[in-house]
Amino acid sequence: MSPRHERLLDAPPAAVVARSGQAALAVRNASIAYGPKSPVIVDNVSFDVNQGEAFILIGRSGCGKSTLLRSLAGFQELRSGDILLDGKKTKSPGPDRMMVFQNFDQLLPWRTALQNVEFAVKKSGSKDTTSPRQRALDALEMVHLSAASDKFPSQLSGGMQQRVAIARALAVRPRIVLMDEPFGALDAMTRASLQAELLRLQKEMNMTLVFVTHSIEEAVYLGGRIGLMTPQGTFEGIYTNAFQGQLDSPECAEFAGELRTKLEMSAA
Ligand SMILES: Nc1ncnc2c1ncn2[C@@H]1O[C@H](COP(=O)(O)OP(=O)(O)OP(=O)(O)O)[C@@H](O)[C@H]1O
Repeated sequence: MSPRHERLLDAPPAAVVARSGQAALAVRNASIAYGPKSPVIVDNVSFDVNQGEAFILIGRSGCGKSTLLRSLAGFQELRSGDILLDGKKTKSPGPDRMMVFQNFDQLLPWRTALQNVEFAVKKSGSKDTTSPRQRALDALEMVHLSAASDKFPSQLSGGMQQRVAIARALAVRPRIVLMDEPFGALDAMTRASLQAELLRLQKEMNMTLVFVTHSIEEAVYLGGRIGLMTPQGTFEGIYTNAFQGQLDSPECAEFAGELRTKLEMSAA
């Protein structure tokens, strides 16, 4: 393991030490609505995400994937139910969950790539012995952006900006990384290379990840398990994916085809 990995991994926050058998994230009977009299968007869902697991939320547009993710981040209150991090109920945002969004304007435009990442580490209140600057440098190196660390967001391509956002999430060393279609606005080639990079990082860092996407191919490439949501805001099913990291085997294509059929039927 390289020194930068060790620095980013060797002193996990106390909360990382989950009791054996306990999910990193547990969602229990969660329902979400945008207001007391508004219709329910996410309806009584329960699932666990284990340490080091990549859990994908997929479903038709408007089925509530982003709403659910925002609740996991603490940005959106539950109408009922609970969200537990390492067994503890959580309601508000915190540095234990870092979010990466789709839009390229999530970085502070007046700060360089390095300053953006360093600022997030400082803001997280980390008391780690490795300095925020070193952690930011390590994280940028992990996403192959060391050479661009002094550039401002406006000087970076969309793919590079998303890499900075990922570096920022990693540098804070959250308990869980939450991603809302982070590659949705990228061209196909950049998207494919960032998917491969994310999968590498997810494995290397034993990252616990919840990732929202529209794309079945992306879900099958990245996901350890895939939660398929219905337009009613429930789960049609949660599927274990034996093809993580694969792209084009016939079995993988068959599995993706089955998911596509389920997705289409769930919307019928
Ligand atoms: N702030 C809000 N206030 C009221 N309703 C909202 C709000 N945000 C989202 N909604 C509604 O909640 C429902 C679910 O939206 P959400 O963005 O969670 O779906 P999604 O599955 O992520 O969709 P997409 O894949 O298109 O991003 C939609 O009907 C949407 O109009």
